[in-house]
Amino acid sequence: MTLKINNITKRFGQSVAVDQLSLEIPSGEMFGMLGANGAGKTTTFRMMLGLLEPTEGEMTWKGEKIDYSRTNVIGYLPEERGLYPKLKVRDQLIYLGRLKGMHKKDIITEMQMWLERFKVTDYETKRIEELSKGNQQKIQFIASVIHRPELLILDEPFSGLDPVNAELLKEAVIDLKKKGTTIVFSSHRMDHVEELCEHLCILRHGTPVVKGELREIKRSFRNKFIVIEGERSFETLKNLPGVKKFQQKQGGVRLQVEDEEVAKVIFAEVAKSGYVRRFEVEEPSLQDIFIEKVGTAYA
Ligand SMILES: Nc1ncnc2c1ncn2[C@@H]1O[C@H](COP(=O)(O)OP(=O)(O)OP(=O)(O)O)[C@@H](O)[C@H]1O
Repeated sequence: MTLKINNITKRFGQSVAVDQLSLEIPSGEMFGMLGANGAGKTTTFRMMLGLLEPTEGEMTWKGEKIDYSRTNVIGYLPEERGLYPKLKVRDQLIYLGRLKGMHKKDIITEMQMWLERFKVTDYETKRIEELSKGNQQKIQFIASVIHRPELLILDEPFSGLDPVNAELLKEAVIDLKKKGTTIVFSSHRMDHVEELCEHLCILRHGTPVVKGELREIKRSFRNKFIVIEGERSFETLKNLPGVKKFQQKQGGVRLQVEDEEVAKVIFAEVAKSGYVRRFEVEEPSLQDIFIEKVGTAYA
């Protein structure tokens, strides 16, 4: 285990932003940090970076307490983008790379590799303010990885990117992981988290309500979602005991039930009234799990 978060609490005055959080993030893993707005993700990241001091508890990276002097091994893409609008892309990246202790020659080599990869080589001599929001985002990402950090923290990396660029960034992140980088990222896009992470944590009011391996988490929610399709109304199922949610969908309904026993009763009930095109107990999506645990619908 490389990143260890040990019973961390962060208070701002009377309010608790992070509440006794413990996590272990294995080396070379991609870890998803989820939670509603204000759940404590950014505060946790800032403590990981040594930018904020926990009120209680500590975090260690490879067995050593994290402090700001160790940030050369850490890369950070902040949620509030922090580039200097008037600086040219090249000067900006050289400046930030120098702060990480790199030689100018190496910065330029890395920068050109990344600009090419993101299909923005023309922007090297443009000022940041001349770039679209999505392209600024790519430059900010390059700034966070230019020094080849061991631990990469990405706060909402996909926000503001169109689908093609989100895909480019996703591939870049997967490649970095393959090369051994430990990556922690937050996202409100459940599909991205589902695609990229083996482990994750869902925070609610600074406390994890779900944490662990994605596969295991999904397993523990199994047998709870049923899709039924057919040319008739399924309204009567709505009031059966154990049905927690009833949603109309294209060609049928999707139900959330308490457990597999309820699923069996529903199956018998549906079969009584004749033919259906589809009856399936579905694996829950991360979106389903998030909504159940956090109680807020997400886009
Ligand atoms: N510097 C600060 N001073 C006071 N309160 C703060 C400070 N930073 C964060 N908070 C509070 O801590 C809580 C957690 O905020 P945080 O930014 O960590 O949430 P988040 O999960 O990153 O949310 P979002 O998804 O909206 O980015 C919020 O209630 C916020 O108002």
